[in-house]
Amino acid sequence: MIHLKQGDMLAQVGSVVACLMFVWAMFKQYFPYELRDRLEKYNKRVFTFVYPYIQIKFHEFTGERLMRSEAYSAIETYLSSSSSMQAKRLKAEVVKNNQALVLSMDDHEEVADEFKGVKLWWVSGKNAFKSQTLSFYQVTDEKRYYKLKFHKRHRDLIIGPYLNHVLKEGRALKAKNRQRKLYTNNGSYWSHVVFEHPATFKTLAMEPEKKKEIMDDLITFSQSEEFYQRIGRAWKRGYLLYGPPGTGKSTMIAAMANLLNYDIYDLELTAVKDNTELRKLLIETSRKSIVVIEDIDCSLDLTGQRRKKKEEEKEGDEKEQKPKLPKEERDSKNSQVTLSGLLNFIDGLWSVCGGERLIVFTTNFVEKLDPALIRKGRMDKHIELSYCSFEAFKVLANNYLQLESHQLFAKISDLLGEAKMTPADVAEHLMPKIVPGNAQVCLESLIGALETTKEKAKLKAEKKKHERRKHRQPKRKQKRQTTRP
Ligand SMILES: Nc1ncnc2c1ncn2[C@@H]1O[C@H](COP(=O)(O)OP(=O)(O)OP(=O)(O)O)[C@@H](O)[C@H]1O
Repeated sequence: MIHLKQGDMLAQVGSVVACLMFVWAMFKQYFPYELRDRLEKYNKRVFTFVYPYIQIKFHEFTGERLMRSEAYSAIETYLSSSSSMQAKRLKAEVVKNNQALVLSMDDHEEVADEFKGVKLWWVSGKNAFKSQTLSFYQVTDEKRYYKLKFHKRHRDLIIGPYLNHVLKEGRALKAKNRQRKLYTNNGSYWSHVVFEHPATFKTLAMEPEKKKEIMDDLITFSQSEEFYQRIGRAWKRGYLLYGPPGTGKSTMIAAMANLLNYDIYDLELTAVKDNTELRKLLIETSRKSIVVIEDIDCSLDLTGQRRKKKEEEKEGDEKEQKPKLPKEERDSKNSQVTLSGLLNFIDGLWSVCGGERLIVFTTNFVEKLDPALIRKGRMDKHIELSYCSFEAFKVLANNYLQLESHQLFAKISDLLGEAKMTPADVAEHLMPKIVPGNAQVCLESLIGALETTKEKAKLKAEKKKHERRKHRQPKRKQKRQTTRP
């Protein structure tokens, strides 16, 4: 009996559906287009009135030139973790030099998310259009999108805070997964290679407190978007790294990039023709970047207009006798990039570009730089990288020889207090050698080098003292002669 009743019901439902389809087909076939359109409009209005959910679509490509939407890509990355947990069909992409896998949900999958106790759903979809071009093969254009669905009573929470949260998290995850690049400029064009420098703050030889202070400063900067926005200043920070060659200036820049996940732009100022080219280069830097100008004292006449004018006058006088300069020097003289141009761009341009940027100047001769260039606000932090201290040596010994302590450390500590040796030179002695008793041999070689350096420094100081005394004696003699009646 029951079986019969169910069968009857199914037959009835089937005939009702068939009837409705027939009516709909007739309606589409014979009703005038305008009337049909109007009816569909009212139909949708009734539907949205009864349906309590709001839907927002984010298309993959937007704009007239169909650029890939940044929001779509941020959403895709944001949803990757919930997709890998919830979706049954996934898409995989390999990033970071084939080392990391990013999963996203395949078309027509749905995942749920929760924000401040409110549940919402993301659906991935695509529209397929037949291409208008004539082709033997059927060509279809596919336009993908994400659709966000939530109850209308949460409209304010979702449209404001939730979507901001999704975009921010998505961008941050994307930045973490992306491969960083090292850019160098050839004139006004950047070319890049993948940045894979292994230096980190852990391997940087430096006193621990100083290292911590720099790391804290960098991390605070990278988390201060709202602060910079509130005070109305560009989100940028300037670092001046100074010290003798081989003390780790370039190594520190690599460690900064690895800590913050930034790209590096190594700006060769002598190759930039004028301020227009400089502006173009600076505008093209990515949102998370370190712009480096190495050996700023040699790059250009960055000491500004005052000295430039004097030099021009002098040049006029000497023009006839001057021998031809080597090419690099000529380039730097031909470049019309000025100190004021550079400073104006750094100060002004990035205020409108958005993004977080560090600008790092390095020099071996800090005293040569114009105070205007390095004043606080332009170069916010001045960091001296100096000769190797015992604390710095311990980092190198751990890096190179995996040694925490050794009986020779005490002697090395004393010698480092008396002899000046750069971390680069110390590191050279700690390079592994193919002999038995490796660590001992390395440390003894370092001790030998430190003793030689100490002796040389002592001899040099004595020689200097002697020369000074010699220089003073004739003066005194002269004085005695002039004062004698
Ligand atoms: N503080 C340091 N910590 C770890 N390694 C260092 C340090 N200083 C120098 N080195 C080692 O010495 C090499 C040269 O250092 P680096 O190029 O960073 O010096 P620099 O100060 O930038 O020199 P320059 O002024 O000549 O450019 C590096 O490859 C690195 O291995």
